[in-house]
Amino acid sequence: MASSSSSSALSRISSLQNHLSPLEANNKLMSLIKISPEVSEAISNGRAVVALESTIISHGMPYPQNLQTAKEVESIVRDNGAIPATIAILNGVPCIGLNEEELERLASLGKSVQKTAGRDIAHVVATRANGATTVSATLFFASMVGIQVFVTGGIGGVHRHANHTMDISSDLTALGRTPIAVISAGVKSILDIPKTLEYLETQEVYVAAYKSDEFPAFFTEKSGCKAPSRVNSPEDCARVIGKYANMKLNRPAGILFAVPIPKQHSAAGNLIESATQRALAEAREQNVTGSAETPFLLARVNELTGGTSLAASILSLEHCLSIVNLEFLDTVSDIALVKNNALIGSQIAVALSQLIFWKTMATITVDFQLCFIFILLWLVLRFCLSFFFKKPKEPQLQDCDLPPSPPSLPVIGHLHLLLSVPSHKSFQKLSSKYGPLLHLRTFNIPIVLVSSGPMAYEVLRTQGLNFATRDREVPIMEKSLLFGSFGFVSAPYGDYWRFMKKLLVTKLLGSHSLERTRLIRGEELTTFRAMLFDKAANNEAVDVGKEMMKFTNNSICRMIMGRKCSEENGEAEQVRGLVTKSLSLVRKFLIASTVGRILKKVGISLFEKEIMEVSQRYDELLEKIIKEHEANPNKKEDRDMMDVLLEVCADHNAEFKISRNQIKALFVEFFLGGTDTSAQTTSWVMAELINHPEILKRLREEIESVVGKSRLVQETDLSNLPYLQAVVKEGLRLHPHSPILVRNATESCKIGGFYIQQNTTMIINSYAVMRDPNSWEDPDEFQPERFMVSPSKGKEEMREQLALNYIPFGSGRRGCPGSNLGYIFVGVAIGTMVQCFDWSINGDTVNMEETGDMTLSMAHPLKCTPVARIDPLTSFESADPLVYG
Ligand code: HEM
Repeated sequence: MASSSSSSALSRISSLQNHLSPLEANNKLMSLIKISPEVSEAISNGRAVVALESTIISHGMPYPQNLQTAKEVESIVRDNGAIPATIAILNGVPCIGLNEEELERLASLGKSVQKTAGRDIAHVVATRANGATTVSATLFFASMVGIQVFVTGGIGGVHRHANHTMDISSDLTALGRTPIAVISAGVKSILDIPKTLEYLETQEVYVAAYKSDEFPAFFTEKSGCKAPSRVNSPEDCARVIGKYANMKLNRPAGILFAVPIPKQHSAAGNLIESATQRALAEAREQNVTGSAETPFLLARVNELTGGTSLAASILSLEHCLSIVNLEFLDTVSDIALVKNNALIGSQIAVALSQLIFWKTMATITVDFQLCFIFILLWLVLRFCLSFFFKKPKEPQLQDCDLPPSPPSLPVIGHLHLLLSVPSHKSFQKLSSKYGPLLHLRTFNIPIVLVSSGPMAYEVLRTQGLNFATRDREVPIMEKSLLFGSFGFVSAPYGDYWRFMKKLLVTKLLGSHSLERTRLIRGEELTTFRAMLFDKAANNEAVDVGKEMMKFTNNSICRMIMGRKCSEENGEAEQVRGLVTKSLSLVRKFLIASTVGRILKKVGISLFEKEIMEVSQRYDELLEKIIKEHEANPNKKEDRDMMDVLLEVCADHNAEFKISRNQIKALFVEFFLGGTDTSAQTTSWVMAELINHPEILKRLREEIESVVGKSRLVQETDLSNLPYLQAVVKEGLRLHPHSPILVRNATESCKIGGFYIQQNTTMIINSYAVMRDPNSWEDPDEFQPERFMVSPSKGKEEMREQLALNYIPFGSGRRGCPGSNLGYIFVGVAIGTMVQCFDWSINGDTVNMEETGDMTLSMAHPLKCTPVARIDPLTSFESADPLVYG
């Protein structure tokens, strides 16, 4: 055991050491790093991100003041339009962006967390310790993930007497080799400021004072040293950063923007400065030099200034009065300045992201012009070829038989309509103006937009076999686990798809398999419920989507591979982050699969790099899980889906040969298809219930009359709770997770009397179908009663209405095979939340604004606070997990 852990520690060290220099090793290190979903999304979408160090949290002051201050700094960054990325190492995993729990953990561990400079990173990671990053380590990680702005209080410098002691802060050398802009309040005057500036020059660091000609000395606006340059606004700073990044001078040096102390603090700052000068004079008189000098100066300054009370006056924070330890003075003062720097740093980051946005737009325009010329040439060539080698026209193709078409633009056709966001809404507008079946085209690729229930039924069901393939192969995605040719979701209708579908139904999603795995979901539901009770006891708000993701992800992982992804080593967070990132790529994938086909022919690949990067990260994670599974296969009677798939993969005589990549792609699809879908749906349904208290009340009454008050809702109750089912159905009708379904016409055919060419991409707008006023009364209202069988509306009528107009899970051969599981997840979660808790929110109603394109989620994720209605310890008869879940 010891040897295996030390060898793994060694391999982690060696892989880290690789990263510290050569560039190709960067990818390996990236796989060790955990980037929070929020930061990852912000970086990939070019939003403003500000890196923050963590030593100030762990070593700055005691808990809980440190937590409060860290949160305040983060909210300053947020309030100014940027995303904060606090950096730390937790259990050996470098984390970029901490969530609330991680921030709390770091703050409560305090000084037991190791202060980590650049040189300590390998050791902290290898020993799986917790590390609070100083300036040099934060610079390293921030620049590695592409963050360009880092805010701190003050940086280190050249110590007085450095000519004897060689005491020069590693912050300066780190700045010299890291291409990042550091916003600091300058350098403290206990250090040798002229030598520090000299050393920064040697390191080729660009130094500028913010709105000042003089370099600031942390506590004072002036240091007596002229600043090498001056910048006057966040936009000025952004331009300097942009130029540095653009020129890629092969000298990866950093930038230092020194921000003078704000005017309101300068009086107190001057007092500290004069105490510093006096302490320096005393040190000279008493001949205190070398390593004894800094502690002497700090202690003397503290004595002379009345210590913490002065610091508190700078901070104007009551909580600082409780700090009595001498060494806190230094960092406490840092906090006032870090807050000011956070304000200016965020403004710089926002200005930079805007600058980059406009530059990218300009490049895209140039690229687009180039593409346009290519495409035009290509079209001319095709036209000439087809003119000289004309094929006879298919006899049945009559242009007048095509579905109606809205006005189009020359060459690109309706591309501009397809690119408008969010697609389901703009398509809905289009269909309400021009009709439920529309012929569109991008360049020469035919697309048909379907927006009514009966037309969708014809495509998905009546002629389902002809439309059983989702889309034609997209050449650039071949090797990707995400949307690639290994996938089940993107597989054409054929032998592979049929083989996998059978396996899915028999081993995972069919009613027998679901019964076999009920206990797993019961246990996960118990964890979910316990978390809600915990939040209720602490009066904390629940991020419903986030917690549901944990519930669904853990359940599905245990159902398919016998174990969940670990929260401790960041695996679970990594999967959740990858799911969010993958969903944000769906639209790009669709563009690539239409326009991309044309561009590929002229040698241009769209979004390939982005999609392949995500695929690579899934690949690494799944390879690790598969290897573990291979090393410990389950006994025959306990085999899970992963065991079965691995067995088929190794069996040369299997009915169908599947590859390792196909297994990985299937698991990626489970993560995507099974987790976020149910999580988002639960958020929408719960939001509707909070906005409709009378419906919530009726639902609670149903639960109490069917389940009673002495037992908790469980999965087996769902079939006896018709109103709960109706509530979930109505939520899915109004807020389908995937509002756009895609199919391809394998053969030419007729739909609604109109001619559909072979290979036409069919876009079925399920959002429009389920809000079509011709099929639904008050289509935009949340009315679960419409799904209740009543004397006026019999079972048969209801069945017909659902078959034609209700398609939140798609329909036909390629309809969702996980719909039963989806109903279970959402049903038990909503049942539990309604049975056990009342819910309060900030404000009167939940904001139901939508976001996302191709997938539909809440623009303002639902956060609501549970108030327990029952005592979980005394209200129930039995602690049997079956009863509880
Ligand atoms: C509320 C939850 C869910 C919703 C709203 C949902 C929705 C959908 C939709 C709209 C489709 C496309 C159907 C079509 O093109 O006709 C789909 C396909 C699919 N879903 Fe779900 N889904 C949910 C839960 C699940 C779960 C829990 C799983 C499995 C663990 C799953 C696995 C799949 C798979 C594998 C496909 C592709 C089927 C194929 O290509 O043949 N889904 N889902």
